[in-house]
Amino acid sequence: MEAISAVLPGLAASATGDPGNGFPGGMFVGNMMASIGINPSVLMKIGVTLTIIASVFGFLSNAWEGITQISKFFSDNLVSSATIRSTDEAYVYLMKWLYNHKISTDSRLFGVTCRKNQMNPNYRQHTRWYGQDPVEDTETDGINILEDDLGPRLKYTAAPGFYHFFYKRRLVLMQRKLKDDYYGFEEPDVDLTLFTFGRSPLTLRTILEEARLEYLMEQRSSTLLHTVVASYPPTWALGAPRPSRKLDSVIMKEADKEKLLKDMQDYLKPSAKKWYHKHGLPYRRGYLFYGLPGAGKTSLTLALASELCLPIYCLSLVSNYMADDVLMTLFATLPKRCIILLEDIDSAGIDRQSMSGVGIYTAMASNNDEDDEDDEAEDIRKREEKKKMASLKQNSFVSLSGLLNAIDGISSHEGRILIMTTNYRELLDKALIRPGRVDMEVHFGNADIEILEGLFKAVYSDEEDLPGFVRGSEKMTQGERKQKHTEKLEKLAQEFGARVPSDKFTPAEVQGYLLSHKSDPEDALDALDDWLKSKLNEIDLLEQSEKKAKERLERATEKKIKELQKKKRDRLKEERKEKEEEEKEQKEKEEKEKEEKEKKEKEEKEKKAKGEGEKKEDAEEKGGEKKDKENDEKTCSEEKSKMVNDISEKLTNGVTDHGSEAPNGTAEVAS
Ligand SMILES: Nc1ncnc2c1ncn2[C@@H]1O[C@H](COP(=O)(O)OP(=O)(O)OP(=O)(O)O)[C@@H](O)[C@H]1O
Repeated sequence: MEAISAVLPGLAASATGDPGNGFPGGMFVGNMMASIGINPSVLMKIGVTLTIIASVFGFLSNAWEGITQISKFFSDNLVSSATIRSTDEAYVYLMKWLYNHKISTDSRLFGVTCRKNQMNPNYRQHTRWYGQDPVEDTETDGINILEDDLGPRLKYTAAPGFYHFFYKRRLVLMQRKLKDDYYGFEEPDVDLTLFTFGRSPLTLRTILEEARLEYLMEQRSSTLLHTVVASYPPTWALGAPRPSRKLDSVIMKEADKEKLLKDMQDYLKPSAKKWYHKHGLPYRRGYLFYGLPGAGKTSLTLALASELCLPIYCLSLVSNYMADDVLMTLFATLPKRCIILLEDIDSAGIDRQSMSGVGIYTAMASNNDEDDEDDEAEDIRKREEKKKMASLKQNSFVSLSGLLNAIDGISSHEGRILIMTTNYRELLDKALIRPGRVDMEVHFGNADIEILEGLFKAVYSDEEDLPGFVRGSEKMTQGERKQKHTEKLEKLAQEFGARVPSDKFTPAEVQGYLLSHKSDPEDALDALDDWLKSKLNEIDLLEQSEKKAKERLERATEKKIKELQKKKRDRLKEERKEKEEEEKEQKEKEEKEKEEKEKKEKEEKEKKAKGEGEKKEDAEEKGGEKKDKENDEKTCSEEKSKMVNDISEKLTNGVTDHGSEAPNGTAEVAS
């Protein structure tokens, strides 16, 4: 209080009830406060407390700044760190490493998931929302290793926060942080940062390299499958690794398989790239797998990817987010060596005519045939067939030119293997499958005898799955057992191949049947007749209904052809009639014109003739006059000369008339 009194003597004096000793006006303020019921000493205490608090805060904030500076100095100079973003594949390596080393599960902070299959992009998004990681938890064919009889078990993984663990006796700190610039309508990114003490990044590098190697080595026994996540923009996302599929497990003509594998191996040789470039060729290779559904196109792709240790990037053109620019970006972000799989390429409905990107089939289905006057029966048949297909197809926002650009445009990556699959090769545009885009085609059909036997042997190849198959095997060595197993299996496979009609069933159908007897090959042969009977019956019914549908289609097509032909005939008839009428009119017109001309000519002739006659008459008249005149003149001159003669005679003879004297008489004649 003394200290306060020293600072504010007036107020202090008033607080102590000594109004006379304060600062000027202090007593007045004290009295005022007292008059409105405020105790100045209480106010004083509050003021003092606030001052102390403010001083403490000021001190602390300075101290915090100091700590921040120290920690910055510390982290800049004494700590190494590595940050990995969840969009990077390295993030998956690290999370897998953490999971394998049980680091995240020991933590106090954990997230919970009962994820079964992270292949589903929506699921990935969902789990990431809660800070979960794409840690693989599937074993074979999507069977969850953490599943019990009731369903998937819970699994614990690290949630966002700070963790620590020891790696080779060194303390490593780990921070998992959701990115700040997350607006809620997109998938949140996670930054994962590792710290170690000391300036050397060696420990962190070792961890990351170990994680990468561990992951990739593990993946050697599986196939990495990337699919497109419908994020904005759509990007590639690594799905749950698929167990490797052995090439032997795909049953097809051995020669075809070997040829294909060799072609791919040659292409992937390091020297191949140079060769392509030396010859001015883009370093790309494309394959078309076409044929019946369930004949092994996808299986072969998976097996080839396992054999060649290549990741698969699987793309469907039929999705509402897929468009030309998206496709281009996805192709441009492919790694250097991979298989890009375009499945069911026909289902996108891409055709030359759909350059706009709208499905050709829909366009064709709505096409008005009234306008189409092409009476080529074959063309119509093809169109009808395509129209029938249209009902099965979906629209695609990808245009043919967009697809072609993505496949081999300038921005398209070199070094990749493109595999396109289709069930309807005949519906594909020729530009899409021309050499250079598709370098090799492989046909997949129904199972022939070779495939039937192969499928049988493949299903029952492992003698451990069939304990009682070789009789008396208990007394045999493993080698003997194996040999007996192979011999017996070979025989049964031949019998199976001989009994099942060739080219009637797809490999998938045959495999399906064999799997329903997977523990007993002999049983499979015993029940074969029944299966064949029901299956052939099914096929018969199907064929019949297909035949009927085909006949209906043919009848409709014939009808349409006839209608169009009749239409054309009628039109031709009409045209001919019109032409004839035109010709007739023309003829009449010409005749009329001719007549008129003739008439005119005649008239002219007549006129001319008439004119000439008149002229002649005139001339004649003129000639007569002239003659008359000449005659007159002649007569006159004759008379004149006669008179002259008479007069000269008279003069000569001296005979004169009384009444007329010679000069007068001469004068008269002359007049
Ligand atoms: N040639 C084959 N060898 C071994 N298994 C096969 C063969 N063909 C089909 N299968 C089996 O049949 C199933 C379907 O095969 P797959 O998916 O490879 O056929 P697909 O031709 O790609 O069919 P779709 O055209 O419908 O995609 C798989 O389980 C596969 O193991």
